[in-house]
Amino acid sequence: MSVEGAVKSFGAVRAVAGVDLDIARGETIALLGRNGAGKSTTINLLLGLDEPDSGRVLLFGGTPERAVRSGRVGAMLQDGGPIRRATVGELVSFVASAYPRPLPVAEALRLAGLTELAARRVDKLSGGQWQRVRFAVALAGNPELIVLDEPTAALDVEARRAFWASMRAYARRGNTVLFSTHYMEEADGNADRIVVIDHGRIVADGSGERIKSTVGGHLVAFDLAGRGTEGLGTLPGVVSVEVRGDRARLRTDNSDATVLALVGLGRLKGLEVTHATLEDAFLALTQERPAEERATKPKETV
Ligand SMILES: Nc1ncnc2c1ncn2[C@@H]1O[C@H](COP(=O)(O)OP(=O)(O)OP(=O)(O)O)[C@@H](O)[C@H]1O
Repeated sequence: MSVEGAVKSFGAVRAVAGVDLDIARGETIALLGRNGAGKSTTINLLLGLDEPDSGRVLLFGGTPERAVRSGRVGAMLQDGGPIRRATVGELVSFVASAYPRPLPVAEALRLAGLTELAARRVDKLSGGQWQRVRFAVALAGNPELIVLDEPTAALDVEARRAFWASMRAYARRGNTVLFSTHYMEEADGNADRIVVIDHGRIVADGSGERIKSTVGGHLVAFDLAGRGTEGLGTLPGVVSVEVRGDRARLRTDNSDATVLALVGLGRLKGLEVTHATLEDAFLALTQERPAEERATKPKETV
């Protein structure tokens, strides 16, 4: 499964500005990016819901349309309102009947945590329950690849946990999962691989651990105590310097060397060393940069 050099513009907006993505069978991939980064557009291209202006998408050796029609690809997208009057069970059965090798309806309902709600009319569901119906609909054709655009957006903590347990069970059968999310911990906890999109381009692609370490594995913070930040950026290991109030926060890929250098400078007040989180890495990768810098900045290879 691959996206090669995909470009998609809407008028003056370059939503996808040259995306290359190879997806191996059985991988679980998280797509991270700020609002408007190009995640949904990439997903729409992958599913054949939109044509790229240039580049191409291959799913199972053919076009996305063919893969979707054959039931090899299932999707849970952001939009789509409930079909009134049908029950949950009827809706899932109806969708399953459109595919050549569907999942047994009871199994799709079980995986989505809907067994108890099978007889409930879909227009009587809560937002979170409807979200689970959309998951069951995506699973109904027994797809090998499932694509989920912000699948947990409306779910409470418990429902979210249950959703990821189901999704992982589905992935363990050897299926491929691609999902977009704004929740870093979901990406970190559920994906083998994280792809960060910014301004329509992939700016990082690797495991959560590797993305965190590439961007700078630790944060070293200390009190400036009224002194400036001069020279801090060139200390060993330091990747970036940020000031919050009277505290300096140094992102470093060698915290031992950074701390030793700070000791040498006598800058120890309130010293604290913590692991950078995926959120730190994400913010560092997607912070606002001038357009010309964006155009030339190479992709982080991790
Ligand atoms: N049909 C469209 N017509 C015009 N502009 C569009 C269209 N679809 C997307 N865009 C624009 O393309 C850019 C990328 O949008 P996209 O929906 O792919 O982002 P996203 O990463 O999914 O964002 P979000 O996290 O907010 O869902 C945005 O600037 C958006 O306004």
